[in-house]
Amino acid sequence: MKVAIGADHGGVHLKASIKAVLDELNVAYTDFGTDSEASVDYPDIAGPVAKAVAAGEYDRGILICGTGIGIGIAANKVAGIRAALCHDTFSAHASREHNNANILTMGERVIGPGLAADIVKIWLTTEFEGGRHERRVAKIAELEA
Ligand SMILES: O=C(CO)[C@H](O)[C@H](O)[C@H](O)COP(=O)(O)O
Repeated sequence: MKVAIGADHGGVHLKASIKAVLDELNVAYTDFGTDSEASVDYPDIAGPVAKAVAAGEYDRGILICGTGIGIGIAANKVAGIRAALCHDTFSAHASREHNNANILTMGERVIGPGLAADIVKIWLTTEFEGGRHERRVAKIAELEA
C-alpha cells in the first residue's frame, strides 16, 4: 500500500502525527506538503494528491486542513476521487466498505491525534464490500462523465 499525504497550514501538526502512525504501520507514503504554518491554499495541496491517486500512482490519499472540508471538496473535483471526511470511526469504516473512498480527509481544528490515529488505522485496513455498493459507486463515476 502506497499513500499520498498532504495538508494545508491548518493541518500540518496532524499530518505529522499521522505520518508517525503510517511509520508504525509500515505503510509507505509520500508527503506532498505543506510543512509549516505559513498560509497556503488548500486546493494547491488537494490537486496534486488527488491527481496522483486518480492516476494510480498511490493506492490511497490522506488530506488534512483546518476542518477537512475545503481540502475534500477540492479533491472531489478530480475524476475518480471519492474523498470522505471522517471524524469518527464508524464513518471511517463505512466510507471504505460502502463508498470505496480513496481519500480520507480530516480537520486538525476538529479532532485530536488519538482519534485521528484510530480513524486512519481503520480506514487503511477496511476493504470495499462491493455488491450493491459497486452499483452505487459506478453511478458516481457516471456523474463525472
Ligand atoms: O479548513 C480549511 C478549509 O476548509 C482550511 O484549513 C483553511 O485554512 C480554513 O479555511 C482557515 O483558513 P485560515 O486562512 O487559516 O483562516
